[in-house]
Amino acid sequence: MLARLEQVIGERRLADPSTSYVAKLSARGVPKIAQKLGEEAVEAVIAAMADDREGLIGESADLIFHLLVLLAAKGVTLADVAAELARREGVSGIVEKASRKG
Ligand SMILES: N=c1c2ncn([C@@H]3O[C@H](COP(=O)(O)OP(=O)(O)OP(=O)(O)O)[C@@H](O)[C@H]3O)c2ncn1[C@@H]1O[C@H](COP(=O)(O)O)[C@@H](O)[C@H]1O
Repeated sequence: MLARLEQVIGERRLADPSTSYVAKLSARGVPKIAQKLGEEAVEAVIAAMADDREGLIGESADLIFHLLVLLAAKGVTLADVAAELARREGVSGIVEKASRKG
């Protein structure tokens, strides 16, 4: 799903801003995309604190979508992020093994 959305965002970035939200937001530049991402993060936090489960799901979808738009604008791919997460998994695996031995 995320890979599909990443692909759609990549395709829509340079589309007609009058027909595409991704194109409209991308045309406004990284500061605007980053601002939207921050707003969505705050809205997700507010929903969580209010025990609003449906709200949290919706705001989380907005948050992840806007993160993908920002990553695309900066030329960072989901594969780059996945590689970093896998590296951390490896690091914590090594620490776990060492603590089991020691
Ligand atoms: N997942 C999303 C998605 N999530 C949220 N949004 C849009 O994000 C916007 C956030 O709403 P806000 O009220 O915060 O912002 P706004 O008032 O529209 O904009 P501002 O003037 O406040 O910046 C809404 O317009 C939503 O429609 C999304 N727009 C698009 N997608 C996906 O992106 C694909 C491509 O979309 P288009 O670029 O529109 O073709 C779609 O098929 C969807 O899969």
